[in-house]
Amino acid sequence: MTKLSVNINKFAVLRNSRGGNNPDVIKAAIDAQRFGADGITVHPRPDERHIRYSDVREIKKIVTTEFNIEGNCREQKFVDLVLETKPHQVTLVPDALGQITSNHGWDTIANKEYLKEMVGLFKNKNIRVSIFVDPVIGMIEGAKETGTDRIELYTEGFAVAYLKDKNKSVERYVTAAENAHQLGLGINAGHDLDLHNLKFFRQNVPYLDEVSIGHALICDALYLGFENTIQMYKRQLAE
Ligand SMILES: CC(=O)[C@@H](O)[C@H](O)COP(=O)(O)O
Ligand SMILES: NCC(=O)COP(=O)(O)O
Repeated sequence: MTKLSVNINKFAVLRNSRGGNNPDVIKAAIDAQRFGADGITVHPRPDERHIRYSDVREIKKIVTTEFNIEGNCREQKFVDLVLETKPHQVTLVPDALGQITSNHGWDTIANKEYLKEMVGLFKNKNIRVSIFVDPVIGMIEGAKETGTDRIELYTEGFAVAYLKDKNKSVERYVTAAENAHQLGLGINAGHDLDLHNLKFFRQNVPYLDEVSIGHALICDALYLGFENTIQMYKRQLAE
């Protein structure tokens, strides 16, 4: 069964807009798990415009499912935070400073030696490592050579293409997942997955261990309620 990790960054965006503690991101993490999430994802960024480094430390204390921290390991502050909090999984994402949201995967060939070093650092602390990649065979083969446990397929391209041609939108992801599985890598996916495209993605892309979903899920929760929304996303993964 593909796991649903709920990304709670957007709770922090709302909280930060007023400077108080409403909504409470710790409560959001506790509730997400109570409502059926299989994991909690956070993606701290250097400007702390949503999840703050201090939030991550607090969330670690209450996670009873699986904790996934995503971010750019070129930031020493991020590396230190992950080594300190020891989540179940770290997802390495090659964001540029000030980027609005993640928009590309790693070039695992150009950065192979660097990624090898990072993967080793986290794996030595028993933290599972996932590398964010585009659905490109060369990048997946490169990821394998870094020693990573998993890849996370960057799905924005799928989400955009899905609106025009469902069958074509998923082709590269199917090939990528088959390739990754053959190489012995676990497979995660995320970015712009939503209630419309998730079921199709899950039914077509094989060997999917986990999806992490934030933006669309939190938007849906405004209309449908957080508990109901998490259950709806879970059903898309089960059907
Ligand atoms: C790696 C990825 O696709 C997500 O972590 C996404 O970037 C969420 O980050 P934001 O909440 O800052 O958009
Ligand atoms: N890894 C993807 C993630 O955590 C959430 O991405 P999105 O659903 O906010 O686009």
